[in-house]
Amino acid sequence: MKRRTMALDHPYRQLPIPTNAPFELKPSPGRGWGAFATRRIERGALILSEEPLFTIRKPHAEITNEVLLRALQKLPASRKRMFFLLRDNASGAFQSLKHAFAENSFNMASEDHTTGRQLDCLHGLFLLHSRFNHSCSPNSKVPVTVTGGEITHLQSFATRDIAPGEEIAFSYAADFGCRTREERHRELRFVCNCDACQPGTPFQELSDMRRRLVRGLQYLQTGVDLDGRRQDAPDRPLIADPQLKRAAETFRIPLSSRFIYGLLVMSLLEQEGLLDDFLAERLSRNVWVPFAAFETESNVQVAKLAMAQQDWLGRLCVAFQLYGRADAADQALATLFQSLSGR
Ligand SMILES: C[S@@+](CC[C@H](N)C(=O)[O-])C[C@H]1O[C@@H](n2cnc3c(N)ncnc32)[C@H](O)[C@@H]1O
Repeated sequence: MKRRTMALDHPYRQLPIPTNAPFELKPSPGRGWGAFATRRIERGALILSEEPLFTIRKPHAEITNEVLLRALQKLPASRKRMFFLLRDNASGAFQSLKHAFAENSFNMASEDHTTGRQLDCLHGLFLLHSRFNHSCSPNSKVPVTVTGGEITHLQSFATRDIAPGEEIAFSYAADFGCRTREERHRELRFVCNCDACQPGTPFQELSDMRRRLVRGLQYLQTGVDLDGRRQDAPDRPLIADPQLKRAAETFRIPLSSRFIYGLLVMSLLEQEGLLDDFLAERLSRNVWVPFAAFETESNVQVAKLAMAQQDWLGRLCVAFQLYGRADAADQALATLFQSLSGR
């Protein structure tokens, strides 16, 4: 009874949820409060479009308590009051303004279209999007990458159909599809209790294996690890075969292998439940580019047959015939990649 009263009086009840929003805020066992669907939300549907309470145009390291205090002082009283409704995982007050901002802000920086480099440092405090919990098997996404222009709103979308009553959660990091449970928890600094994180379950073990494989495959495709560097961890190498690793780093991976690696990544992410429409659009380039580059006629025919299949696993199964086959475009492509990378 006491718990129920506490929930009814909770400051989060005063947060300004749009009237037509498909979610409500309420306690989420083991995760403070969270957002829960109040009706069925279809894959691809917009969940929330939100303006920041305020923004700070500085690198993260320079956002101090003083900087935040000055920003808050400029806010009208009603908006300032909103900020002080925030609680550390729905319970006590935050230790500092800095901590409150870190837990409730999103990077809003836009990117250069060609280099992918961030154009500026812009962080926004979002009262509602920050109430959504994290999941390593999410059902929604906040695609923050905007090329050119400035981001004025943060938007979240359903990445699969969400049932009424289901918690809506997105992944707090973009590269978790390539990270094992242990690596994810180290980065999150809390122990996530989603399906992919339940220790000792067959799904969790398989999930770790799939995500490690995806990371290795992306190394073979790009010649670098997630941090943009070559990996040198002899105790736990991503690519155990030194010759293969060297081939990746010098862009000598044959076209047929590139095509298969691209398809394998799509299939693994699909089986992991992570292949949402945003990710599929981005990663399918790693399939379509090798597909378009084949020059040897017999390879072109198999690749066409593969891509005519219904799903990624079907395409992969057909494409496997190409494994180990050379293509007339191999040498020219290696030279092109080498010159583009400067390696
Ligand atoms: C941005 S807040 C999310 C909303 C928060 N639960 C609240 O009540 O305000 C992030 C914090 O929520 C908790 N959290 C989020 N996702 C979680 C998860 N999957 N498992 C456990 N705790 C989680 C962690 O304490 C994390 O630091």
